[in-house]
Amino acid sequence: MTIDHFKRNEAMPLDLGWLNHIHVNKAAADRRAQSLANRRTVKKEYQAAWLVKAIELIDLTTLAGDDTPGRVERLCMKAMRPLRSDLVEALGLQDRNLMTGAVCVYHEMIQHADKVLKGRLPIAAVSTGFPAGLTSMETKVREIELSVAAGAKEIDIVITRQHVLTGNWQALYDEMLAYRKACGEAHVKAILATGDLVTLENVAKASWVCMMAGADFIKTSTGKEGVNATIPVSLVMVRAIREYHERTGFQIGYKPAGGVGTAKAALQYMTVMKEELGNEWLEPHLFRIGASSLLTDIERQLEHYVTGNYSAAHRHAQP
Ligand SMILES: O=C[C@H](O)COP(=O)(O)O
Repeated sequence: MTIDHFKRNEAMPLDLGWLNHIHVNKAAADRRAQSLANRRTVKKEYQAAWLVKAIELIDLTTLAGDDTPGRVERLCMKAMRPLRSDLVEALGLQDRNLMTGAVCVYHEMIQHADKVLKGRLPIAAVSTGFPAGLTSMETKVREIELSVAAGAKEIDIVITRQHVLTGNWQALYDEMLAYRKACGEAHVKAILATGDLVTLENVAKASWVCMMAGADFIKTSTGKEGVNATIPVSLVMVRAIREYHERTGFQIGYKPAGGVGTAKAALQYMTVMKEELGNEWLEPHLFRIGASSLLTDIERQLEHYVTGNYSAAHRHAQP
């Protein structure tokens, strides 16, 4: 299923009663995360297939102050041809049209990405004063509108962390609702910046409020917080997604982002999705991994699978 043919989450009224039932058992989440980390996620023979799948789940990202049109164009070319042609051939993937899930850039880079991608892959733009989200509401809404007009099909907004830290759920709901409205047809991912939210209970509550206000995806991090995506945080967020689905029938996507740089980590996040939400959530319309360097490691691991040897990371084209 493509993201365009999918029944989107509809905003519902803020129901604070739903938040009151939330209690997170941190020790249990940590234990479960540890058990996932300690075991082999997928058996060797399936690993290559999972890694190919992982490529299709990546939001290939560059979000640096020194981004240039040239860097973004190279990133987009890599997103459209993520594996070297000898590996594509050795893995028998010639007919698969393998591409990443999307590319993710700053607003100013949308036009440069668009020149290369020409609509073949979605462009996700970070927005609303990314990464801190502390510009005026008027500016943040306008930023979304400009990015949608420039061709972004997905908007990654950052929430205002103080709304969570002060328990002002109404303010969080109102801003998320306004962002969803400004996005129009573009899908909206709500970045919770979980590393700033102090407790797992806050992470769970922020997830619920953003989903009630119409978020299509909930996303962990900007990649700029001190702590970015982690497995315990992911367990809390995907369980909120599961319960929201049970209550409303809407399927919300999940995007861990920030610091997911190895094939092994990608396989762990995929295992979380499969075990907590089922195979349906292993598709790009419901799962993305936001990452700048993950693709390089996956390509390296697939080269090892094909040839039995590792080459140095610098020999693989960096996006
Ligand atoms: O949303 C994606 C992140 O900003 C990428 O973070 P990363 O550079 O740690 O992979």
